[in-house]
Amino acid sequence: MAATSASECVRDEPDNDSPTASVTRELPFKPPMPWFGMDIGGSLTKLIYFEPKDITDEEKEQEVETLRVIRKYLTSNTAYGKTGVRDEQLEMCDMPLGGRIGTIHFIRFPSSEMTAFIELAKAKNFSSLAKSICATGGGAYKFEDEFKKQVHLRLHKFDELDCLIQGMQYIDRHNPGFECYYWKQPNEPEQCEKVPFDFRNPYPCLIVNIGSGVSILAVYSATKYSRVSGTSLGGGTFLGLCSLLTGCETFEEAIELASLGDSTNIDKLVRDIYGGDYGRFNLSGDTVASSFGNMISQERRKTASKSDLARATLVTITNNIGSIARMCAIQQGIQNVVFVGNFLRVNTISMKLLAHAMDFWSQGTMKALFLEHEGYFGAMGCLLELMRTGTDDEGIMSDEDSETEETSVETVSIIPP
Ligand SMILES: Nc1ncnc2c1ncn2[C@@H]1O[C@H](COP(=O)(O)OP(=O)(O)O)[C@@H](O)[C@H]1O
Ligand SMILES: CC(C)(COP(=O)(O)O)[C@@H](O)C(=O)NCCC(=O)O
Repeated sequence: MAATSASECVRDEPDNDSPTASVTRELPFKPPMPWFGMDIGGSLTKLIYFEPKDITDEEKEQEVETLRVIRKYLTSNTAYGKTGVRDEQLEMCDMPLGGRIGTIHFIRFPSSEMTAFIELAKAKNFSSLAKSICATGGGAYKFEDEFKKQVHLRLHKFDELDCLIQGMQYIDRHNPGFECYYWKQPNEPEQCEKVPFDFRNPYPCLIVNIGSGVSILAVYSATKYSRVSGTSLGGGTFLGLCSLLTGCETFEEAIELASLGDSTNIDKLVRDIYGGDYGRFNLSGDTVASSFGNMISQERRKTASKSDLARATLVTITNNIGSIARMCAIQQGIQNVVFVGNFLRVNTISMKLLAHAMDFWSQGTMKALFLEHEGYFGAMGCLLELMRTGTDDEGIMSDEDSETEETSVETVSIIPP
């Protein structure tokens, strides 16, 4: 576990608190279509595409062939090559954006396939439509030169944590009653249920973004937050260790294996050490005393199954994140803790563990919350930034603007952890 220094950011207050406040200060002109937001993360690239549904006949006639081909390619497929996926179940219809109404599509592919994606952009003649594309995440920096050289596209870069917060706000406001939820009785398999949570007044809240690594943000308002901590033991660690220990090839396989396993064969519990509870300090015999602690025995190693190892890896990583999140929430005096990031995708085991841990260790004072579009908020925020700032296609970005666009975010202080 590692803690990094905290930094506080304040964004210009929007003119009003309407659901689309974050995009009310839009450009007087609209950026040319296609409208994309891209978040190039350490493991996955998330691409959000806005498909206009209010196209007039005149627009249809004027629509250039390249644009039509890209629109058709993206919206009529759910798989792209071997590894690209459109998450159809997350699609959002009749969405207002930039004065238009359309469908928002959610697409992802491994960031390791970025070169193939750039090739595809070249093949589809993307650069005839736009000179730049909005991007966030570490890959916006890493792949900047490749985009420029291979496909003559500039990356218009935005900060991933700014984008995350803006994107969360926009998606929740446009998916009310469905986006945010919590797990009721997470420790009772029979009674456990998913319950909608009213997220309209979420602040202050702690956002725990579990991607390849983990960033923890204390968010005080729609426009003010600080990154209070982080840990390198995140989703990438789970998948990396699980692949090493079990030979699994994909995240889905790792989660499937974990769902069949029993971590108590791998971990040493309090009862393995005490023979029961450690009553004086309220530690139940079922509590994990030492993650992977049984693996010091050669005998136990011989009988450890792949599924047990996968489950123990998942439980270890999840509990560590839950524990750091809880300490951050205590330090910040915050009760609502929102867990996001693709580590939680198809991963109810971790969600329920986090829900139980937050509730149990805080004596019911803290609540773990989850969001349906868990891994896509950075990309959504990036698309909103496109609406807010445009690209150099409108001539507002000069050649020198190669640093992250930060017109609305002011770093006001550095707070030690
Ligand atoms: N199809 C997948 N391929 C790889 N990792 C996945 C996949 N689905 C979920 N994950 C998990 O999500 C994590 C990445 O989450 P994400 O929020 O996209 O972060 P990043 O921005 O760092 O790529 C991975 O480390 C892994 O634990
Ligand atoms: C460097 C990152 C912001 C990159 O984001 P990611 O691609 O993991 O979503 C993240 O991995 C992180 O916060 N890592 C933890 C670093 C630390 O605080 O120790």
